Amino acid sequence: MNAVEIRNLTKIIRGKVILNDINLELEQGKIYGFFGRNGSGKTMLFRAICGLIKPTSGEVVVFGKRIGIDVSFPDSLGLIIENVGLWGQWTGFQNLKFLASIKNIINDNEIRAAIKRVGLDPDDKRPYRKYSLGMKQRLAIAQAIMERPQLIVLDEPTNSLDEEGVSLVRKILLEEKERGATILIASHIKEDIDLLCDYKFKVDDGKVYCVEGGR
Ligand SMILES: Nc1ncnc2c1ncn2[C@@H]1O[C@H](COP(=O)(O)OP(=O)(O)OP(=O)(O)O)[C@@H](O)[C@H]1O
Repeated sequence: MNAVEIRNLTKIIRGKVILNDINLELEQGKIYGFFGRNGSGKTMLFRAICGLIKPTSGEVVVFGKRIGIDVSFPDSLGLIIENVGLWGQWTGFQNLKFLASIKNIINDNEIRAAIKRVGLDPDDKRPYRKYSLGMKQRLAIAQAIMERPQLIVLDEPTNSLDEEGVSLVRKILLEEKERGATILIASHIKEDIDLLCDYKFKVDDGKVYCVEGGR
């Protein structure tokens, strides 16, 4: 079974075509990179895959389930799209513990391990609002991977990270792929796409073109 199948996906907002008849089949256990200029539709495509917007026409199927019909959101999803909804007054651990309580499939030790894995301290008592941008990004990565989701969707995963953070996150994503996760990345950083991705897609004016693949 494919991880993601997109059939004739179109999104029109106030008369403007944002996603234009997209068809894609993404197999499991690969990393897919999406690049393209600002406003080309990468985030909107990811939103549609995650069930955060309703297509004007067409459908998105994730692990055999139609999004918005069989399920509202993909069952097993780790996600970073724009601002991750974390609470400024809580510590990193408290934030992730709250998010983990929604599904209740991982315990405190697993949450702590995810925080350590991104190079943060699970015992850090500072509230999230005092974190630097890079620390916030690391925590966002930790929340996206902590439940070992089958599908990981990341908009600009290495934003704000220092050099060590960039290498660490790349290493983590390759490990997640080894575990069997399917990973979608949108990035303006050519190296992220070149070093990580098995398949590369260019997004241009709401259309998606496969430019390289099959590594
Ligand atoms: N909430 C919205 N309402 C109307 N139009 C929107 C909305 N969000 C995005 N758009 C439009 O959809 C188009 C695609 O935007 P999208 O955010 O998907 O681009 P992107 O490729 O992710 O860009 P970037 O590289 O800047 O992140 C743009 O024309 C944008 O103006």
